[in-house]
Formats: sequence, structure tokens, C-alpha cells
Amino acid sequence: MDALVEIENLKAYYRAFLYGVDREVRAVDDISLTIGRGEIYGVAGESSSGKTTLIKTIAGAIRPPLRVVSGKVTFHFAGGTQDIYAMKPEQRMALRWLHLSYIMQGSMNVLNPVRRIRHSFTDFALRHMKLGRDQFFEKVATHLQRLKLDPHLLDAYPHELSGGMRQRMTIALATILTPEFIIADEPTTALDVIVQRDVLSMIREIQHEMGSSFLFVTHDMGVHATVSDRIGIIYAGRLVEEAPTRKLFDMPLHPYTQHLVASLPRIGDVQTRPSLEGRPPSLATPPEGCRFHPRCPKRMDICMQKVPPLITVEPGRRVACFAVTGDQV
Ligand SMILES: Nc1ncnc2c1ncn2[C@@H]1O[C@H](COP(=O)(O)OP(=O)(O)OP(=O)(O)O)[C@@H](O)[C@H]1O
Repeated sequence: MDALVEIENLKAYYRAFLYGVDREVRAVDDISLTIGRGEIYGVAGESSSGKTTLIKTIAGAIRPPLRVVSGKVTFHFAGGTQDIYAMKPEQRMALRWLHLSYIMQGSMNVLNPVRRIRHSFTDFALRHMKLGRDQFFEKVATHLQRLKLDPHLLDAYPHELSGGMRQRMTIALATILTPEFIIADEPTTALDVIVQRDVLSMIREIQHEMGSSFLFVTHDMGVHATVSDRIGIIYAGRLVEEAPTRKLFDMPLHPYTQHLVASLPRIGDVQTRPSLEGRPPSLATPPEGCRFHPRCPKRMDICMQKVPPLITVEPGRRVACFAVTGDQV
């Protein structure tokens, strides 16, 4: 695989005062993964598992109380290879929009609610394009048409568009400079199912036509099944399984992934799906050994004592579970 982004042994903790005690919240705890050129890498996990913290840490958007304890993030963009933590803040800013862009859940965060949409395009993209205004807007119109959006919408205010249309416009904005890497954080969570389908197929088309890589974060396994090429499953700040999407759904290996896949609704279902007992642990006081062991139906003694390493069980497939790999450390 031709790597675009390499994440090695990344640890990022928050400092938090909980009940008067100074603690570390281990939100990203020793994560290593590689995002290939032109692939959609999905990250799944339940609420508070560390997905947003992982995104912030990869993008180098780190502010107290979050700090990177150790690890490395390397981008292999067209301009060369960059170690994100060795870069100055202004160098990191220079990557934004041109090489790396974001699609977030709330499109209103990006589109200025009191200005016509065309201003958002000039604010973010004009200076990077080195074009006169007329040529710039010609290019924007072509891009919108390619994404099946009417260029006249540039004269609208964001509130005049439906939620789905606004999110599509945000995606057009995030992709106008054909960035190599796009981070999408729950981009369809607030949309109804039909609109969600449109937005997902738009993301797929962009990936196909522009060859961009995506880090696509959502808790929704149904969305991952539609859009992601590979999936990394995060539980309590750790990557517990990684596999190509089809394999992950056909034969999930980790008991937590098995639960996620089994709880997806299926047409014709008459039975309710069994829920997992217990709750995810506090990341300030996670359990010893495997963090999933208190809820795991396959728990063994070793799981309470040792952290299961993420082991490659076949090419492109990794899992951190003693029940699958045995004790290989
Ligand atoms: N500013 C902060 N200070 C302390 N702890 C924090 C802070 N922000 C997040 N956390 C903690 O870090 C952990 C991971 O949070 P994060 O937001 O990354 O999870 P998430 O998987 O993105 O959740 P969600 O899907 O609900 O957004 C949680 O335990 C959360 O409480």
C-alpha cells in the first residue's frame, strides 16, 4: 500500500481534575495505523472512545488540556514528507485546505451564517488559487456542477438551503482545492437516511474522481458499510481491530467488533438484538489488561493482566485479542 498518512504509537492524554484529583484521561492510547493513498479509512467506536481526539491529534490541532505524550504522525503529501509535530504552527496552517481539509458534522461551523455562500469560498480558497476573481468563480462553478450543485446557490445564505444541501456545499468547499487528505467527522450523522445516502455517494465520487484519501469517522457501522474501504475499530482509546470492510462485516474477529456487527438491524428481523452488558470504562481509570475485558463474553485470566497487542493475523488484518491470537507476547 502506498501510504499517505502514517500514525505510529500515538498517545494523547487530557489532563483533568476529577473529584479534586489530578488525572490523565488516556483518550488515544498507543494507536498505530496507516492510511493509504486514495482510500477511505473508516474509524468506528462508541461515544467517548476517543475518535475526535484521534482526529485532533492527527491534524496537529492540540491545545491544553490535551497533549501528545508520544508517537509520530507523518504525512506524505505531494510537497514531500512532513512530521506533523516537527512543523511550526504556520507550516501546519499552510497545509490546511490545500493538502488537508475537514468535513464536520455541523455545516454552519464552516459556512458563515450571515454571509452569502460565495464569501465562504473566497475566504478559504481564493488566496490559494492564485486566480483573478472571475476565473476563480468559473472554477468554483465547474466544481459545483461536477458535484451536481447549482452554482446559483453561491448567492444564497446558508439558512436558505436544506440541511443536506448545506452539507453538500460544505463538502464542495472542503474539496475545491483537491486536497490529498480529507478528515470527515460524523459528516452524515445529523441527516435523514435519504439525504445521508446522497452525501455518502458524493463522498465516494469525490474519492474516485480526485483520488483523495479520507479518514472517515462515525459510530454508525451502517455508514461504514457503505463508504469505507477499511475500518479501524476503537474501544476506550485503543485500536482493537482493523480489516477491509467486507472482511470485517463477514467475519469480525474481536468480540467487541462481533457485537457491533451483530447489533446492526437487518431486514426481516423479528428478534431484538442482545445488548452488551456494562458500560465503556472511564479513560481516567481504565481497567488493567484488555480494556474490554469487563464486558467481554470471551474473557480469560490473561485478559485481566496483560494488554493484548495488535497482531497481524493475515495481510491487511490486525486484531488485539488473546481469544483470537493466543498469548503471543
Ligand atoms: N477537554 C477535555 N478534557 C478532559 N477530557 C476530555 C476532554 N475532551 C474529551 N475528553 C475525554 O476524552 C475521551 C475521548 O473523547 P472523544 O471526544 O475523543 O471521544 P469520541 O469517540 O469522539 O466521542 P463522541 O462520539 O461522543 O464525540 C472521553 O473520555 C472524554 O470525556
